[in-house]
Amino acid sequence: MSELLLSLRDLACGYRGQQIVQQLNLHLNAGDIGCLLGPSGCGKTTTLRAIAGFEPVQQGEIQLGGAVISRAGFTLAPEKRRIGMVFQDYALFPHLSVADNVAFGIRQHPQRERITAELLDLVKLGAHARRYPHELSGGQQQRVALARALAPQPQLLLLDEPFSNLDGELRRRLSHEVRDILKARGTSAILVTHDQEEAFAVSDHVGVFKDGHLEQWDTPYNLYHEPLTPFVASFIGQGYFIRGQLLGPDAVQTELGPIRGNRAYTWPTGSAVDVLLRPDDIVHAPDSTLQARIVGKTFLGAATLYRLQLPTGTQLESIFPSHVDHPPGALVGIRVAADHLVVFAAQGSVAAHLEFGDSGVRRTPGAPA
Ligand SMILES: Nc1ncnc2c1ncn2[C@@H]1O[C@H](COP(=O)(O)OP(=O)(O)OP(=O)(O)O)[C@@H](O)[C@H]1O
Repeated sequence: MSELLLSLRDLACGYRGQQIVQQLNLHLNAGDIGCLLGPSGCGKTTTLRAIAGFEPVQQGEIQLGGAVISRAGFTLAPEKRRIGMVFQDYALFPHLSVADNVAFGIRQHPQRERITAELLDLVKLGAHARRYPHELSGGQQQRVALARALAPQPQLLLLDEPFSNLDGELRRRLSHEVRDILKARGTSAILVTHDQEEAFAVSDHVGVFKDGHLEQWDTPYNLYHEPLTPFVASFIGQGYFIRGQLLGPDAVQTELGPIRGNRAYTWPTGSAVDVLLRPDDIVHAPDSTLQARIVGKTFLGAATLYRLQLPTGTQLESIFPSHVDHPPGALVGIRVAADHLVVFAAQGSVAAHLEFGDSGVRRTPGAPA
């Protein structure tokens, strides 16, 4: 059982009395990588700056390793927190060599040369120790920044959009590499990004933010398969909502027939609901009587994403293996293969008996936590 490293309790923070982030609660265990994910302006960087100690908190508190480092009226100075930072723009010292950049935070350390050499090897820049930042590529500069941040052995590393200045393939490769490096050293980290693919590739837990509120803090698997709010359901992954009617706690009648899942809902039978269907929930079934027309098609390589239209006009997406090739306009047989039933109260029909804050969702015992 890992121990708790970082906790944010009922946190509110912002600028000059204006609250940007409110009622934020999250916990990170030692050795874990967490991620703050959300659209632009939702408060991710503000939260990261509060954890780093660059911004005071307005309410609640932040604890690191069991000690309070921020609460209203008290902010432990950033340099007194054992927290390292990696920024989007690398922020290397241009007049220092790669090795001197990495050694910057451990100048007084008797072993600084050995530690610097080890870290440069770790980030695969051993051969570039004497170069200067402007002689390196963007990806190499970000590796130097990572080595520099790791040198003082921080308890926690904060990474603010660390890959967003890099493109495509390099971005993907470096994000995997950074995860491997952090895991190999057992370094705990919080990453800020607005890129879901990056969040999932790097993190153990991801927090989805909307307008300064954390909507869900969970594993990538649960965010995808068991989103707790319609916003998380639509922000994470692809999918369509179709209208349905509750047949019982764990079954919904829809135009695709009854759909059953592994969660129980507390709304009364007959309630109008919206059912989330992901592309992997709809599978190709040539003999099915359930037919849909292909209205869009995107070849993805190993698979093809089809946009389908039901006779009522409802649209869905479905992933078929790419050797199952159908032209746009064709009718195809489909079957629902969703074992995670994700349902939200249909707009305007929220059951009146629900307490405020109750999403109406109960996890079935035995379902992934
Ligand atoms: N120094 C500041 N003073 C006043 N308001 C600020 C300041 N910095 C950010 N804000 C505001 O706080 C809100 C949240 O900003 P924040 O940078 O935390 O968002 P973000 O989720 O990190 O977005 P992005 O992905 O675009 O960086 C925004 O409305 C922004 O305009």
